[in-house]
Amino acid sequence: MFLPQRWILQARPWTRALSQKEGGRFPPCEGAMLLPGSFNNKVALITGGGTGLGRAMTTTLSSLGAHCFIASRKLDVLQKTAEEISTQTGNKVQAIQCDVRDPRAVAACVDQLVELAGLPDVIINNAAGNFVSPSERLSANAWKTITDIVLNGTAYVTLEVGKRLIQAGKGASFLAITTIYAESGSGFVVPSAAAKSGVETLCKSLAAEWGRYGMRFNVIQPGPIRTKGAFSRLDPTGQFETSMIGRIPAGRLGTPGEIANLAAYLVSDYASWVSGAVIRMDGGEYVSMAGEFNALQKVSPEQWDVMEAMIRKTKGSS
Ligand SMILES: CCC/C=C/C=C/C(=O)SCCNC(=O)CCNC(=O)[C@H](O)C(C)(C)COP(=O)(O)OP(=O)(O)OC[C@H]1O[C@@H](n2cnc3c(N)ncnc32)[C@H](O)[C@@H]1OP(=O)(O)O
Ligand SMILES: NC(=O)C1=CN([C@@H]2O[C@H](COP(=O)(O)OP(=O)(O)OC[C@H]3O[C@@H](n4cnc5c(N)ncnc54)[C@H](OP(=O)(O)O)[C@@H]3O)[C@@H](O)[C@H]2O)C=CC1
Repeated sequence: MFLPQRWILQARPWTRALSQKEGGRFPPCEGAMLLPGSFNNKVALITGGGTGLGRAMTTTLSSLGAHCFIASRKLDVLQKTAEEISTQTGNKVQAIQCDVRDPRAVAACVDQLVELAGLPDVIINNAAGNFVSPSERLSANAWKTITDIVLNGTAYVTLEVGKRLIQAGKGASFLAITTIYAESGSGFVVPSAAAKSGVETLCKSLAAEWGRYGMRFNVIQPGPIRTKGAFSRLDPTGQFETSMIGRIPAGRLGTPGEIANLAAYLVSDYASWVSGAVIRMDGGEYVSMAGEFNALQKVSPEQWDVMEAMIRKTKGSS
């Protein structure tokens, strides 16, 4: 006897994912976690720091005393963010226009940063480009655009800053933001998945090679977090969000402030023994998608009674 298919497939009230408004099962706690002044006298460069997660990480580092530089293509957006964060935290935040796909622009950006504040102590490779698309619809330029921003951009920034740090005999902490599908791969975001995997390999490799120069490299893999930049390109109709929340055991999306606290820890001196680490922060989404039997959480207690009786009745295997 087989269980009716609808038993397994229908979502039940007891498995309903709590909305973000309801706080999920684990409400977010977003205030800066480290001690005040943890980044006093530290200089931080955050690519893509004008919006979304980059903005949140900049706000946290700045509130902890860092002198932050945010770099991306849109100078007006960067300047507005820099001013707002600086007003909020009382610390300097400066904007530098830079398209990370262009190694000369990256060199000019680092020149400007060094001129204004010296070599950075913290470098966060956060800038990214992405959109969902069936791979058969991608042009060569679409592939190049995403991989240039994500993988080459990260490499240009890392090499430009890293070489200068080596020459100056100064250490630093690097952090890259990838995502959970850098590990699993994912259809419909293939250029991003391939490039993010490359970023992780770059970081792990340099953690091994450049540790001797006092440089640390770590990676955060966030799960879904509602930002305009990401969700407008990954969930344009808004229909995907509910199913995303449904498979996150914590019952909600992540928040930028949560990523910012982990980022601040990883680039801080408290994490000086952490290097080459890739840390997933996704409310449990990755493991919930991976386990073949996880869908059984939709089975009700009454249905379990029936299933258990059936299983117990089975004797032997032939
Ligand atoms: C949910 C959990 C996991 C989540 C992971 C999230 C990962 C993220 O990375 S979210 C970050 C999202 N943020 C951004 O993407 C911000 C920056 N993005 C952009 O600026 C643009 O979206 C773009 C990446 C396209 C870059 O803009 P740019 O002006 O430089 O490029 P375009 O000239 O517009 O396009 C370049 C080629 O790509 C083709 N293309 C653009 N959009 C699409 C699309 N939706 N589908 C297919 N192809 C697309 C475009 O046609 C160009 O190719 P070609 O026509 O051959 O010249
Ligand atoms: N939100 C989410 O659910 C998740 C996000 N992530 C990762 O988090 C990071 C931040 O994403 P999020 O904040 O959501 O999205 P945003 O779109 O807000 O952030 C992307 C940033 O990258 C900058 N950028 C894009 N292209 C370039 C370029 N060529 N040169 C320099 N800067 C560029 C953009 O600024 P500008 O347009 O001014 O250039 C923007 O500030 C990304 O690495 C993303 O992959 C990972 C997992 C989940």
